[in-house]
Amino acid sequence: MSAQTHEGLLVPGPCAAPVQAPDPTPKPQAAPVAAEPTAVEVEEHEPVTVDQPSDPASEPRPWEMPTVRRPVIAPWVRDVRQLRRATWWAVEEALHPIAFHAARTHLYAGRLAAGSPRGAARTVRALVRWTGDVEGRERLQGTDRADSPVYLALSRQRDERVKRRAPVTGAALLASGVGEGLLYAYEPALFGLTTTAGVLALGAVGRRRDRPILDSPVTGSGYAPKLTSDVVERALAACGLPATIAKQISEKGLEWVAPIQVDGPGWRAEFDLPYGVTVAEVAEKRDKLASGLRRPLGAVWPEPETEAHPGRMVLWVGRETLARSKAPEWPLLHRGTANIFEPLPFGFDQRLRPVSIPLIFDSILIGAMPRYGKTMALRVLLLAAALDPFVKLYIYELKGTGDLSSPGEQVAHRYASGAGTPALEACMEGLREVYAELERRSDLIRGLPKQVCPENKVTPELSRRVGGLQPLVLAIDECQELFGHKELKEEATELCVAIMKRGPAMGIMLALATQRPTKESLPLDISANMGIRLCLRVGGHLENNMILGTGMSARGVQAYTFTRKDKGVCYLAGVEDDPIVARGAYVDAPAAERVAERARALRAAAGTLSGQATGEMVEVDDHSPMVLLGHALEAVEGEKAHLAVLAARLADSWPDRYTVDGPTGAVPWTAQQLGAYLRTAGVQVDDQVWAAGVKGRPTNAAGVTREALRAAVASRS
Ligand SMILES: Nc1ncnc2c1ncn2[C@@H]1O[C@H](COP(=O)(O)OP(=O)(O)OP(=O)(O)O)[C@@H](O)[C@H]1O
Repeated sequence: MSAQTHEGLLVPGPCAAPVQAPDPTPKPQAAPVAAEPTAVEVEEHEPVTVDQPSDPASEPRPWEMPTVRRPVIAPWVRDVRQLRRATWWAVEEALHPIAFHAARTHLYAGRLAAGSPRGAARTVRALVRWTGDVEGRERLQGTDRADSPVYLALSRQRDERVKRRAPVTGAALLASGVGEGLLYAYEPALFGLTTTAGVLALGAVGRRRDRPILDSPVTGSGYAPKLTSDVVERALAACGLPATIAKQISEKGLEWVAPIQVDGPGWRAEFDLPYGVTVAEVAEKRDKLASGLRRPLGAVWPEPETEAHPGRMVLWVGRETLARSKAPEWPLLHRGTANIFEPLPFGFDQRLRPVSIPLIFDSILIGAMPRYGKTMALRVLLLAAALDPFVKLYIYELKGTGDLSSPGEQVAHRYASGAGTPALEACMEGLREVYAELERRSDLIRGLPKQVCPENKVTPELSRRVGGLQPLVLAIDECQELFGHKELKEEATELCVAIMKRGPAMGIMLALATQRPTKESLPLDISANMGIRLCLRVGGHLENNMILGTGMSARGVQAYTFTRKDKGVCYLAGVEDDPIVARGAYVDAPAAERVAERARALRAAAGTLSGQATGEMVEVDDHSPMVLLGHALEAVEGEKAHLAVLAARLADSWPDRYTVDGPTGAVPWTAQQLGAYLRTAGVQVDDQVWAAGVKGRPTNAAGVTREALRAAVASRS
């Protein structure tokens, strides 16, 4: 059998026994000998059909097949808020044009009256043309008289028409004249009415094409024409897909999965793209698609229906852009509490469906150009977290405008706002404190019995039952100030990376917001490890991918396509399978203050107010690493010391500074914790140092030498 490929057949591959092609040249015939058994048997390969006949027994039964049932009642109908909006929209849509035109009837009447002389002239001209059969005359003039039979026939036909039409016109004019005269004499009201109607009718006849009588009840840009399959197909064919695909779409159309329907404040179209085309390819060309649909960019949202296949697209086209749509109220604005173990209400999507962010066990990075809503987005999240009375908040706002003072001042365990060194130092102190908390929690969780903590992570029950395991959110606004700081950046990066990586399982979450998402201002280690990413308007694809993740702009997730009006509008990645578009709820400063007061009352009732919120003053050292080094030099007693021994001595001498809360009271820092602090302060920590152990006997363990401490001080000063 030859090795060439047959369609629909499987042929032997390279591993199959080689088969010799028959040699066309005749061989000399040898004398017949007895056939000897050959050592190699050539295996015959029957072709195997690729499409096997179907075996009904092995086919899944209809009830075993996964089917996606479309909801009996559309989801937006079940959502009371959306239903209310949709109903209101339909009523407005019907009543607005009626009211609009009713209010302008006098204007329209004036326009018609003004156009009536032109209309009268046009009517007279049309009547004269018809009665005198001007068309027939023109045809007659275009005929060669030499062609006399045709000429004669046309001439006769015209004469007959004129003879027939002249009495009709005369009678009609006479009748209307007499009629009007009689009405004038006997029914003046009816005469007025018919004369007005006549004038208006003449005005309609005399209207100019460039000046419509009726005004448009909607302005051009805001008018959203109904979305139809023709419009969608035309736009897709023109959006820059390969020519063959575009041709296929315009000739054969799309495969529609469901009829186009009103969905919230817009239309929803669901269809399959041609074979091999993915939604990402179309999303990448969203601007061209919007041009094809003749809609603003902010109103056109193609999304994949991931549960079906990558080519199934849900195209949602809004009546207006997301930035212009009327924002629903933040659900926690006036009442309610939150639970950090559930998604926190954040805002709404293009279809005005609520969007929540599951912050627990994750960290969030917020990035944007200045003045596009980073702080607002962070504030909404922090307010939601504050409404869970068990969440401990560390809030640092490094811009210095006090935008996070609510909830910072009312409920945060630690809060600082400022653009200078004190706020930065406070932030560093907070990071160190949370890092220490990390160490303490890991010891605490490790020490808990398996029945209490089977998964070795904080659960809602544990966080409420075991003291010191309450969820903790550390938020830093304008974090570029920290990561761009010459002296602090290394330590800050190290602490943040550790918190991001190890914190979530222990209920510690990090929220960072930056207006400068560059390599210098946002270390790669941090941007790469963020679970949730929220990107408002940015300048270009580099910043876009820095915040949302590599390759996002190529997938059509392009926050740089947001316009100047898109304040608070963002791409949100890490919340659902695919990035979604959302607009954060807008909670202004007075409203934020009221929510924060509510959160404070909740905490007071639950007995969870702590730290600065209770009036505790936090001492911030200007040069904390230097303070640590000085203390360590005092405590080292000799030339070298184990970290565990040093930690115990530091805790003895400065208990407020070098202890953390444990289940049985304050405990010293662990050796690992102290090691991490000393390393970030520039001290060389050795794994094996021969010195007296905790019990006094000399052993080998991790420690530092006096010389290493002195060297670190020297390099810092
Ligand atoms: N969700 C939103 N809805 C409507 N408007 C918003 C929203 N978020 C922000 N804005 C508008 O954008 C302005 C800037 O917001 P914000 O202060 O949060 O921006 P920022 O990115 O933090 O600015 P900066 O870079 O200066 O810190 C707000 O004053 C508000 O007018």
